[in-house]
Amino acid sequence: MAKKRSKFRASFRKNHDSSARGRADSRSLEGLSEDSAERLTGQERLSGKGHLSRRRTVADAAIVEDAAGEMILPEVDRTVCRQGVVLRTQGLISVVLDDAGAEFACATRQLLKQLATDLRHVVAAGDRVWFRPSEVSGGGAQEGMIERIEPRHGVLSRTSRGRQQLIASNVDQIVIVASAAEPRLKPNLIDRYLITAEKAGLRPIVCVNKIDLIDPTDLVPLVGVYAQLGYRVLPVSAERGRGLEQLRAVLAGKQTAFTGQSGVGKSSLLNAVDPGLRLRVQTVSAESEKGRHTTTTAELYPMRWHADDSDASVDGFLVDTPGIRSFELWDVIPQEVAGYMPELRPYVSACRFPDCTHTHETFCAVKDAVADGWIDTRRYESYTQIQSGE
Ligand SMILES: Nc1nc2c(ncn2[C@@H]2O[C@H](COP(=O)(O)OP(=O)(O)OP(=O)(O)O)[C@@H](O)[C@H]2O)c(=O)[nH]1
Ligand SMILES: [Zn+2]
Repeated sequence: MAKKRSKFRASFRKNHDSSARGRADSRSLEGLSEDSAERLTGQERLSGKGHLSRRRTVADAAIVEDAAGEMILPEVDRTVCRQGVVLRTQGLISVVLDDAGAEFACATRQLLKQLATDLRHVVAAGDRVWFRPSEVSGGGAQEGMIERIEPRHGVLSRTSRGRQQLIASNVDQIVIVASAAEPRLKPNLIDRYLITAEKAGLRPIVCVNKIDLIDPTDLVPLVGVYAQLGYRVLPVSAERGRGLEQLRAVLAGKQTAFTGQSGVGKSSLLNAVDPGLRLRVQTVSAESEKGRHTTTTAELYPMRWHADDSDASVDGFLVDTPGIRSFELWDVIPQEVAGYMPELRPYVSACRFPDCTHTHETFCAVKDAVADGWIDTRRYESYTQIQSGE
């Protein structure tokens, strides 16, 4: 019996691995879901799984193999090394915040670099790492050496000139900020951000700001449609401080990216959540004006709203970069749009033509579902605009 069970487990694992590989390939290293993104990390190569195992030989001498010949993560001396999170990378240096709230400027162990030569950034903002602090001589900045990167989830990446660029890792969710007025509410734009978040495998939360400018009951139909699709919608006002407790609850203990059109109040909202962020948020956008558009790596900002005297009490992290702020339809191609709209997805395979665009074709299951009221008409209109590239 025991033997049978282990056989089943082995075959389950095999199937699971190959389906994950299929997905990773078809996504061609663009906005990645959690499990496919993880396949790209140095740890995956170390574990020798999948098609990336060809790198096995690179650092054989330094890697331990278990009895089955599988690579395992490099062990670190936990009595000396400390755990931390990478706030930002600057050239070869990564700034790491340790669990006690101190920052260290860290280099990266050569072995980890060798394992990731085809990624532009070996270490990314958001990485959980183990690092070895160096002896500090006389009051200078604290330094260290990154010895191990923990397996990643929620990898945010995009394709640039045919290469995958790692932007941030361990992103748990994305807050899509819209404004109820000034600028006017644009549900179509919210849909575009939702599709991008779906493709990236990130949990989206829709945050409608500036509700002080409207009658909140006007939002009920919109909130209803999104809620039915399983999306969380938070009506807030940065200016009046409304809805902030709910927003803080969503951000607590998570790494969150904020996105949304210019002027909807992202900075105002973040400053309302954590007034201590003010300066840092402004620094990012000031730098972005100077044409940093080729620099896509993100920065992680510790957020603290239960502020006490201790620097270590981080309530959540903001993941920010000019690129994420305007992440509308990153790497999404028209043929993929329907697959990232949860209410369209179930009908797609029932259309007569396998390449149906669900716009002008006859025998289209999606259009039938719209006609029968199973799909919201406004969301379908969003779909047609987005897939036609409008
Ligand atoms: N009435 C009202 N105005 C708000 C609210 N939140 C922000 N604003 C105003 O909206 C304008 C834009 O706010 P920002 O925080 O700069 O918007 P942003 O999304 O960060 O804009 P970018 O930095 O360009 O991306 C400012 O004039 C704010 O004062 C709100 O809740 N109610
Ligand atoms: Zn169709």
